[in-house]
Amino acid sequence: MEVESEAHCCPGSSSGGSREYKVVMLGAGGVGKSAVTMQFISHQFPDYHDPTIEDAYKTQVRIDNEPAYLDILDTAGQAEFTAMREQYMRGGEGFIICYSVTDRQSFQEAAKFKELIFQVRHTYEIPLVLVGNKIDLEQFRQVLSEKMSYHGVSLCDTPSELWQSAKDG
Ligand SMILES: Nc1nc2c(ncn2[C@@H]2O[C@H](COP(=O)(O)OP(=O)(O)OP(=O)(O)O)[C@@H](O)[C@H]2O)c(=O)[nH]1
Repeated sequence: MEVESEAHCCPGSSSGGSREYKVVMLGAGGVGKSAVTMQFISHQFPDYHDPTIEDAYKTQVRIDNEPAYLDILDTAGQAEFTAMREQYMRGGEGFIICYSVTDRQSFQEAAKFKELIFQVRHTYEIPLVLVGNKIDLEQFRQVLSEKMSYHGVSLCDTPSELWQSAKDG
């Protein structure tokens, strides 16, 4: 997995004294949003594709040495479920946009997601991480790492680094 992060974290709401951050997973169908989410939540990798409509997860983490909750919304990538996207974009405090390095179109769609978030939120100051998934399928790679450099932000390549990067903003 290859990750770029952008912008800075903003304060979340609170739940039982702990800060709560709403994170939304976005990306084209089948790029691995659920797999990335499940690896973080339960350290499991689902090797089947069960198209998501909407799944919500809540997990406790520490951010800046304080207990906090991440509310992770795993959204649908399939085109027939696009109606809810803008609503997710209005509600999210941070976004993880996934694409597959084996699918150039999913990378182009990731860029569109990013632009749409900026449009819907009327600001560029949104915590956002871009994840290039399926890097184990190197022989099928269509998106080169250098392609991502236009974002000018740091890269990391494991799920734990992704989530650490999401926490650090
Ligand atoms: N080889 C490989 N396969 C992966 C990886 N991540 C996900 N997959 C597979 O890709 C398929 C789709 O993964 P999902 O996590 O369901 O994709 P999604 O983006 O949530 O799909 P939608 O809900 O339809 O939008 C599954 O068969 C996964 O096992 C990865 O890093 N490497």
